[in-house]
Amino acid sequence: MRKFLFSIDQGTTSSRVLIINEQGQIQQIFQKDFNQLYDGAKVLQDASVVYDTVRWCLDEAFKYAINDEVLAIGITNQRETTVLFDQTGIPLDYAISWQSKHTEEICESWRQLGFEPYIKKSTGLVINPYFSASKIRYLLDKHINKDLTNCYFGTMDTYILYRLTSGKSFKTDVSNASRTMLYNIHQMRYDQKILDLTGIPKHMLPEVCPSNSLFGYYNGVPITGILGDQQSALFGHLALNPGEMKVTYGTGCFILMNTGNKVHMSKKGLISTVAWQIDDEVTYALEGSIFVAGSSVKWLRDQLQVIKTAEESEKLAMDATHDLYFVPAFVGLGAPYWDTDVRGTMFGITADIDKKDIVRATLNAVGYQVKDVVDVMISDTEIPLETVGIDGGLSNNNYLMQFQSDLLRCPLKRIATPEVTGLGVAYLAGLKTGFFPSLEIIAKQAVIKQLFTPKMSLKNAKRLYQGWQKAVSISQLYK
Ligand SMILES: Nc1ncnc2c1ncn2[C@@H]1O[C@H](COP(=O)(O)OP(=O)(O)O)[C@@H](O)[C@H]1O
Ligand SMILES: O=P(O)(O)OC[C@H](O)CO
Repeated sequence: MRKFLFSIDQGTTSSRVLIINEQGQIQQIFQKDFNQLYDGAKVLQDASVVYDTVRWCLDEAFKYAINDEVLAIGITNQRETTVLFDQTGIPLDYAISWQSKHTEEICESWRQLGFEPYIKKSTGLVINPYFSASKIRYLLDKHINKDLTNCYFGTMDTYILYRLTSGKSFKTDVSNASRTMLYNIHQMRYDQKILDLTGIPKHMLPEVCPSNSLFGYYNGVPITGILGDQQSALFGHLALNPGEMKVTYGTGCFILMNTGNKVHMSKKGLISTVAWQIDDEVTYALEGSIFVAGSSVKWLRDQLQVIKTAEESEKLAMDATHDLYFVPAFVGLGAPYWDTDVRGTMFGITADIDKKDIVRATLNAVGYQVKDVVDVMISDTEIPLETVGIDGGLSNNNYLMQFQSDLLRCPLKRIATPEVTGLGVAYLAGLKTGFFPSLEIIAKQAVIKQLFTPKMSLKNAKRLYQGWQKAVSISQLYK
C-alpha cells in the first residue's frame, strides 16, 4: 500500500529527505551536511558531493519505506546555484553557489551595455551575480578552450533529477527557471533576446515544465513536483492567496509575497518571480532576499566567538542594554538596496558595550532588513499586512521573532513543523498523485504552534527603525 511521500530538500549546507504520511505529518527525516568551498570571493560546491548527500538520504529513506509504499517524490532545492555538466552527469567545474558574488564584473559589463531595463522587464529580476546567468557565462568563459557541445546547465533540481534518472530527464520547473535571468516570466519561456545578449546557447538549458509535472522516475517512484525552496516554503505555509506572505530565516533570509496570477513589478528594488505553475495556472510572487541572516549568527559563533551556540544568542539579546546598530553587509546588501560594494559597519559603540549588545544588534539587523523589504512590498502592492508565516533555523529565536513582530506591527505565525520547505513540494507532489485529496484537507491538518504579536510601543519601534535607516545610509557612504 502506498502510504508515504518522499520530499527531497536540497539546501545550501545540507540535503534532507522527509518521509511524509497521509496526514501531512513528517514521519522521518534523513539529513546529510556538506561543505561549501570558499576561494576568495568565490563560494563553490562540489555538485557530485551534493548529489551523493541526496543519494545517501534517499537510500536511507528507501530502507525505511520500500518503493511499493512510496507514491511520489518531490524535489525542492537551493535556487540559482549553477552547475555545468556533461552527458554522463560529470560536472565541468565546481558549482557556483547562489551566495557567490564573484561574477559581478560580468554583471557590470551587461549593465554598461544597457541590458538592465530589458532584462528587468522580461525576467522580473535585477542584473545581479546572485542569479544564474552570469555564473553560466563565467564558467563558459573559463572553459572556452574545451569542446562544450555536450555541456549542460542546471540548477540543483535539474542536476539531481538528471542523475537520479540516469540522464533521462533534463528538466526544471518554472520557479527555478525564473531565477536564471534567462526566462521571460510573462511569456513563460526562455528569452531568446537575453540568450543572444549573454551569449548563452539554448541547447544547454533544461526543458521548463509546470511545477507539478511528471519529471521522471527514481526506483520506480514518480517524481511529480519540483519547486525552488523559497517558493516551496510559500506553498508549505499555504500562502496561496494574493497578499499572503512568508519569511524564511536561514543562512540568508527570503521574503515572498503571493501576488496571484499577475506579475507585480516592484517600483523599489524587489524582484518578481514565478511562485509555481500548477497545470496551466501560473502564480507569481514578489521577493526580497537578504544575503546575511543566520550566517551572521554563525559569524558571532565561529569568528568573533562571543557565543558557543546559535541558541545562546536568544538569552544574551534579551539581556542587552545598549542600542547598537550593526549593518552586516559582509557581501553587500540585497533587497531593496542591491548595493554590492557596501561593507559591514557598527554604530553607537561606547566603552561599556559588551557581547550582549553585539549579539542583539546582530539579531536586530535581521529584523530591520526584513522590515525594509516588507515595507516595500506593502507600498508596492497596497495590500495591508495581515499575518506572516515564519520558518527557517533563525525563526526558532524567540527574541528575534518578538522583535520582528514589534517592527512589522503584525502577528507572526510559527507552524508546528519546522520543515515547511520540504512540506510545500510534498503538498504539490501529493496533490498531483491524489495522495492528498485537496488543499482544503491539507489546510485543516496544518497546526499553528505559536503566534507572536506586537508588544513594543509603536513610538519605540519607529524610533529604533529610524536609527537603522540612518545606519544604512551612512554605511553606504563608506566604500
Ligand atoms: N535559536 C537560534 N538563534 C539564532 N540563530 C539560529 C538559531 N537556530 C539556528 N540558527 C541559525 O540558523 C541558521 C540555520 O538555519 P537553516 O534554516 O537550517 O539554514 P539553511 O537552510 O540556509 O542551511 C544557522 O545560520 C544558525 O546560525
Ligand atoms: O538553501 P537555503 O534555504 O539557504 O535557500 C537558498 C535560496 O534558495 C537561494 O536563493
